[in-house]
Amino acid sequence: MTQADSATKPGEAETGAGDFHVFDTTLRDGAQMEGLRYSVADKLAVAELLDELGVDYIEGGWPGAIPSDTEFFARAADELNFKHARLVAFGMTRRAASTAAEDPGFKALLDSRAPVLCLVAKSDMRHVEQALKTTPEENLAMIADSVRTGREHDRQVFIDCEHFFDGYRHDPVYAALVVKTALDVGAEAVVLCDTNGGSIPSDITAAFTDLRARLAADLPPERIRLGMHAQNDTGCAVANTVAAVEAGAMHVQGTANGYGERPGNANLFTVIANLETKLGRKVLPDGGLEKLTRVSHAIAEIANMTPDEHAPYTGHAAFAHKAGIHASAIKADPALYNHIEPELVGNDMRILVTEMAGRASVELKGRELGIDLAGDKDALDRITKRVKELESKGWSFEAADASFELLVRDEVEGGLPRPFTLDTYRVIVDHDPNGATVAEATVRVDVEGERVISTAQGNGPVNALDAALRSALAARHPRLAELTLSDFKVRILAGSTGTDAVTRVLISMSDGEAEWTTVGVAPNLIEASWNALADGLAYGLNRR
Ligand SMILES: CC(=O)SCCNC(=O)CCNC(=O)[C@H](O)C(C)(C)COP(=O)(O)OP(=O)(O)OC[C@H]1O[C@@H](n2cnc3c(N)ncnc32)[C@H](O)[C@@H]1OP(=O)(O)O
Ligand SMILES: CC(=O)C(=O)O
Repeated sequence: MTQADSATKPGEAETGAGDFHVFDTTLRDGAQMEGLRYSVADKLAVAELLDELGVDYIEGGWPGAIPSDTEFFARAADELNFKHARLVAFGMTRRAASTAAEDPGFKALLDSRAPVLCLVAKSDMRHVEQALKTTPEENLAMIADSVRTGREHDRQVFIDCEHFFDGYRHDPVYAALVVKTALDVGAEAVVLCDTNGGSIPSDITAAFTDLRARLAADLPPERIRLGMHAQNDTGCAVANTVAAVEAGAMHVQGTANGYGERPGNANLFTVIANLETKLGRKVLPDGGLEKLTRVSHAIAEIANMTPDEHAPYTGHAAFAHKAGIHASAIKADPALYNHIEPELVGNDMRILVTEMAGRASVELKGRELGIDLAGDKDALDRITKRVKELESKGWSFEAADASFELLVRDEVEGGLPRPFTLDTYRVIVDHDPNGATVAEATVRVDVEGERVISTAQGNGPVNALDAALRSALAARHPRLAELTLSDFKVRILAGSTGTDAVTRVLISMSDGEAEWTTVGVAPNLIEASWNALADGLAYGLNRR
């Protein structure tokens, strides 16, 4: 069954919240972000994730204007089989002094086979005169003709009123007339766009309230169907969208992770979470909200963007607590320092142990790692003191859970079994006359009472050390083959050029099931790397 075949009749879209629409424009307005480029396959994958999340509408792009969007709609019609969402083709109202039926751009929208159209229209008189270079009456005719023609072709039609709020300030009578014209001819909803993103929430509330009062003179309440599309130029896009809903909007537009032109669009995931958890509006189908974090990160991967660690609700740090005082209250009740239960949006609470930690932070972190430290005041004191001392020398445990666990086990259990102990290592880096650089490392380690010497080469000193150590341990510890080095970060902590600066190395490893990070600190890069590497391998070999 294709998208066009599966289309319910205009106005019959089954939404998560009855007559409330969650409209995603990640693949259209979100794709206008600088530095972001989706392939058609990427777009298909993002659309499937958004459908799984449970948004009502997915705007896929502008067929006829952007060749890859034309291809996306052709493939979407054949390949996508949404469970919930409806696919939307974006375009503009017909050109001035023409008809929608004859307009090639409009024809391309119909040819896309998308069951829903979203048409951008001018609602600011200055844009009508200066950008469209037409008359106010012709602009209204362009809107009415375009909506009617879409509906005659059995399409649901939304109108995006570009620059609505600026236009409303300039000429509220005309801006309101644009909205009324579109609603009169059967637009599913008219979306008020803060295109330049210059508004703040009180502007939105005032405009919605005033517009609704104006429209109420001519239209019954159920026909005043308004939506909100906010750009984030004031950093208020989410707040503006929430304000619009509180002022009567029944349709919200936004993008995954707030991607979009300039500073971006309203982050649809933040909007959804706010509507569901703060306003008590269920806007996604059952089970949707808890998919929010996973879908947010999956789309970031496809978009090749680093996920925003600090994004509200979905960021890795959204429920991470560093201050000791916070942890001590969380120990009594997590709700004391969390605005919602993180699990509601598929996220987790984390306790960070750093120099800001107190005993409660250490106890809670221990609990996260499966080590019960409750009631062991001496151990909690010792661990907290050691963490503070080490952090003051440049260690950082907040991103190195495995090093923290090794430290805790060292304090309370005498340490994890060490699969090897280092006797000596030597690293030589050779730069030959052809410009090639080869590193060679030799390690001498004690493995279960036996002294083993091994030499290996690598593309750098740490790579060579890793290879030499693995070769020394391979016979006794075959599981080493499953452990891969997934990340290596170096930070010089004191002095920007001095060779005596302290070096911090973070090494992440994985065994295919889990990933862990260890930290090493030393005046020397190789020594710091060795410390992190040796701890990482020891931790991995002890992991069950
Ligand atoms: C606020 C937003 O983000 S809206 C989305 C914006 N997205 C894009 O623009 C991306 C895709 N755009 C494109 O590929 C091209 O701009 C096209 C294919 C749409 C148009 O390309 P061109 O025909 O070369 O026109 P150009 O881009 O120079 O100018 C836009 C034209 O559309 C007209 N236009 C702008 N908005 C509207 C509208 N709502 N209804 C009708 N015509 C409009 C302009 O007056 C201008 O007309 P002109 O060609 O007579 O000067
Ligand atoms: C339509 C749109 O993207 C805007 O006005 O910002």
